[in-house]
Order: sequence, then structure tokens, then C-alpha cells
Amino acid sequence: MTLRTLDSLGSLAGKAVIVRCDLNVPLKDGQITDDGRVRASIPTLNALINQGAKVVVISHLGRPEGAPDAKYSLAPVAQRLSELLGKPVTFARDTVGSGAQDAVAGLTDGDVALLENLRFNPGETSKDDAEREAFAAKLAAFGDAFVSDGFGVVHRKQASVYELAKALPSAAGLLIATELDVLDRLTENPERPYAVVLGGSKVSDKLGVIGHLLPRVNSLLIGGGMLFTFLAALGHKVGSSLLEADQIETVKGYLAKAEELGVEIVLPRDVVVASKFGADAEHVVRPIDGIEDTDWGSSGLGLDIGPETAELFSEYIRAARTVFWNGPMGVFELAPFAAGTKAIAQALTEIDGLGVVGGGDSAAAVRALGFSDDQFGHISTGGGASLEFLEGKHLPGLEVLGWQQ
Ligand SMILES: Nc1ncnc2c1ncn2[C@@H]1O[C@H](COP(=O)(O)OP(=O)(O)O)[C@@H](O)[C@H]1O
Ligand SMILES: O=C(OP(=O)(O)O)[C@H](O)COP(=O)(O)O
Repeated sequence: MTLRTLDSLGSLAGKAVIVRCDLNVPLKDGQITDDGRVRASIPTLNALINQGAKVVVISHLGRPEGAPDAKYSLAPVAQRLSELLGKPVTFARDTVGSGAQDAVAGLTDGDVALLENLRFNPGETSKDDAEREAFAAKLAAFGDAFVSDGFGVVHRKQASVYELAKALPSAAGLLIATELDVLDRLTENPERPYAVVLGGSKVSDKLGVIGHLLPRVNSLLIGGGMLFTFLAALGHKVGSSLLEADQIETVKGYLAKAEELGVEIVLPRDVVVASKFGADAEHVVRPIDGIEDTDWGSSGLGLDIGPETAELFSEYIRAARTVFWNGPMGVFELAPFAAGTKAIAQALTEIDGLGVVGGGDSAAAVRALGFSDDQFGHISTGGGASLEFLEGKHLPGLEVLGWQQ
């Protein structure tokens, strides 16, 4: 079966359509620092508005713990959405309560409402199927049909991604269709050499994909927060850097498997070690076996790859014909730790082949560092989702829409 697309829902004029977007944007002091995911959601929303549907947009933002938390409110997103659509967007102060009910009841054809953060409700991410179904049923009461367009969450078996798609006539939106077109080019006979570059801070999620990615690629370059678990697996001390101690044995397994398969896992040679987490931290470049050999000893923390590593990774990237990159190489939001990410972005703009950047923060990073979207083959809105797609995993949010790999 192939993905059910918007036309499969028939005419949506006058119907209430719930649209699951991934509007999980980076915020600083309540301001959106990169609106790429909001922009990416616009074509589907406009298609529905133009048909005269009543559009009910739902999304998560960040990882609140199943209860309202003002710092994860979607209110700033509602404002940006309204600007980009060029029309008012009613913002509901809750997700399924009286605020949402009033917002939806007030919609006329072609109007748009955005409900408050889905993850303010424990049912959204519950491990219990019945709890997710119950929450999805409350959402489903707001619509006649469901459009799933949050590509960044299709790897999550969550109520608004999976159970809601079962509860209503459902189809994929235009963003999901576009993302899959590009990712297909990375899975079906990618031009070789094929390199995948991994970084970022969702370390346990991303360590999990490596085992299945290894047989598909020629090299795997490891930077960002996950590099320290690899260095620890090689016996190095990593100070107070991000570390998944319980994954060290798994990582040793990956290193052995890569050797068996003849795939290169390329690890950093140097890192930028900081006295603390902050833009005003003191920092020095250290070789990977000297992370604790600074004035700060074991309290020093690695916040970027070093210059020698940036050059090494850039060489691999420029020599590849297909590259997928997810996860910043360092804490690019703080100027002293942005150089590694900038070097990798630059190399990706120079490849002779297809270079894809994936992930909310990775996309934000390349734009914040002065690159434009058209310098890359594609900027995907999903990091974890793309990686799980590339490793060949069955993604619940796609399968429920009829997709089979
Ligand atoms: N060495 C590091 N230590 C701590 N955080 C890091 C490190 N390197 C990168 N990061 C952080 O990783 C975050 C992005 O990670 P992630 O969400 O996994 O990426 P994406 O959204 O692109 O999938 C950024 O906010 C960045 O500051
Ligand atoms: O930012 C996201 O994913 P990404 O960091 O892998 O790109 C998505 O919004 C999914 O968020 P989640 O990883 O909290 O489920």
C-alpha cells in the first residue's frame, strides 16, 4: 500500500479537518529563533484553507511532562502562523478542554485554530495504549477528517500521530509527501561513498539507530553530545561532558560490528573543553585523551569538536557523493562552540552529490550560522524521524497512513 494523500479524503469544503504539524521550534526568551517548521507546514494548511475547510492545527513543543508548563506554550507559534498565513489564527489555551472546544466551535469555513501543546496532556505520550486511545478520541471529536503532516514525529507512536489517524478518515499532508520523496533517494541506491554524520543531544535516541545504519553506509562520523559515549567506550575520560554510561557496552558492539562490515566509524581527534556551560565559559582545545587535563579537571565539559576534527570530517564529507547529517557538532547556540557545526555545514555545501541536513536544531543551526536553504540538497524537518526512516525501521506514523517500505 502507498501513502494515502490529501485527495483520498475527497472534498473537505465545510468540513472540520485536524492537522497534526510539527511546530516544535526553538525558542529563546519566548521568541522563535527559527521558524522553518512553521513555514514547512504552510502549503498543506493553505491547501485546506483554499478548499474551505475549518482547520484545527495541533502540535507539540519541547518535552513538557504531561502537564501545562508556560515555557512550552504554543502561543508564540500561533502568532507566527498567523503572520505566515496572512490571516487570524485562534489560539486555544488548552488542548481538549473548554478553551479548545470554544475555539473549534467558533470556526467558519477557511478559518484556522491552533490548540495548546499536545504534550500538556499525559495521554499524548502515554505508554498505555488505552490512555493514548482515550486522548485521541477527545481530539477526534473536533474533526471530520485528519491530516498528518508532522514529519518530525512520524517515528513516535503517540496519540496525535498514530491513534488519531485510526480514529478518523486520515491522509498524509504535502510536507510528509515531499520529505519521503527526498529520503527515498537516500535509501534506494544512494550514490557512493555514502556518509552519515551524527551529533546533537538526543543521545540515547540516536545511538539506537547506529546498528541498523552501519550496513547501509560507507562511513559514520560522530560528533555532538554522542561522541563522549564513544570516547568512553575507547577508555577515555570525558569529564562532565554528556555521557550515556549505560550505552558504553552497546557502543563497543557498534565499533566491533563496523570493523567486521568494513564501515568506518570516524571519531573526533580533538574537542573544545569548557569550564562550564555558558557563552562566557573559559575554553581550550584538547586531544581526546586529554579532556580532563585542564584547570577544571573532571568538571570540564566538551562542547564542540576541535579544529583538527572539523577538518577531518570536512574531508570525508567533501569526498562523499551522498551525505545525511543530523545533529549539531557542538553547542552552536553559544558562539564559542559553533565552529565545528559551521565547518561541517560549509563542507556539505561543497559536495558533488546529494547533501541533506535533518532535524529541528540542525536546520536552525545552518540558518543561524548564515547558510541559506538552497545551499543544501534538502533540509528535512525531521532528525530522529529521518534517521529511523534511513535505517529501514517501520515508522508507526507512516504505516498508519498506508505506507509500506
Ligand atoms: N557536546 C554537546 N554537549 C551538549 N549539547 C550539545 C553538544 N553538541 C550539540 N549539543 C546540542 O544538541 C542540540 C540539538 O540536538 P538534537 O535535538 O539531537 O538535534 P536535531 O534537533 O537537529 O535532531 C543543540 O541544542 C546543541 O546545543
Ligand atoms: O524535534 C524533533 O525531532 P528532532 O530533534 O529529531 O528533529 C521533533 O519535534 C520530535 O520531538 P521529540 O524527539 O521530542 O519527539
